[in-house]
Amino acid sequence: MDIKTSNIANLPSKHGKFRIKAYKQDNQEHLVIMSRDFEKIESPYVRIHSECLTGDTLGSLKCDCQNQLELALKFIGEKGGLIIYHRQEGRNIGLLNKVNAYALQDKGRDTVQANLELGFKEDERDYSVVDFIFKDLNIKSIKLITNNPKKIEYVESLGVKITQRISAITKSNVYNENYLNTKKEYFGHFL
Ligand SMILES: Nc1nc2c(ncn2[C@@H]2O[C@H](COP(=O)(O)OP(=O)(O)OP(=O)(O)O)[C@@H](O)[C@H]2O)c(=O)[nH]1
Ligand SMILES: [Zn+2]
Repeated sequence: MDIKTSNIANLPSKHGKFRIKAYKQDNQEHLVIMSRDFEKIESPYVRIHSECLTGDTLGSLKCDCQNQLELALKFIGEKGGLIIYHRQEGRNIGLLNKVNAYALQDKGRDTVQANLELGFKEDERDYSVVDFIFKDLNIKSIKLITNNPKKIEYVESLGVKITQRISAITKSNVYNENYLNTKKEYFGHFL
């Protein structure tokens, strides 16, 4: 696995004083956002957050990503931990394809149907960089912030202990009800 890493830099933010470290795998650049002293915590809070430009940055109401990111920033800011900002936009189909998937959703498809119609699997994410990051930061035990059973399974398969799962449920709205429903019914998310 050819992964390049950056040095660690300070990042004061409105959510807390963090440090950041970047990882580059092929053409994807990921970011780890760390609370100041997470190394001293036996089992830090961790969120593996999948990039969602429309949600994270623009506050799209079609998904729950921005709310989840803010929840995670608050958790690690207050209690200590880290966020792996996993830059696999649109469950790793990329931004352009995600916008095409959204256009299909405008015509009535759900989030899974739209991906399949575009020739992708329902979820194309690959978490191998997460394994690298856990080893790089010497993380062996975590409290994982997620509703996604696949992420739990993956982390456990790496031999990293999950001492607690923190639910990442945030307020739904009229635009993301169907999306959340599909996550629950199709992907088995704990919602
Ligand atoms: N292809 C596609 N990707 C989407 C769509 N809506 C959100 N995403 C992407 O889905 C990813 C977020 O995944 P989710 O399934 O919402 O949640 P999760 O990360 O699996 O699980 P949690 O840890 O519980 O949040 C981000 O990369 C979003 O860009 C969509 O309609 N189509
Ligand atoms: Zn989103």
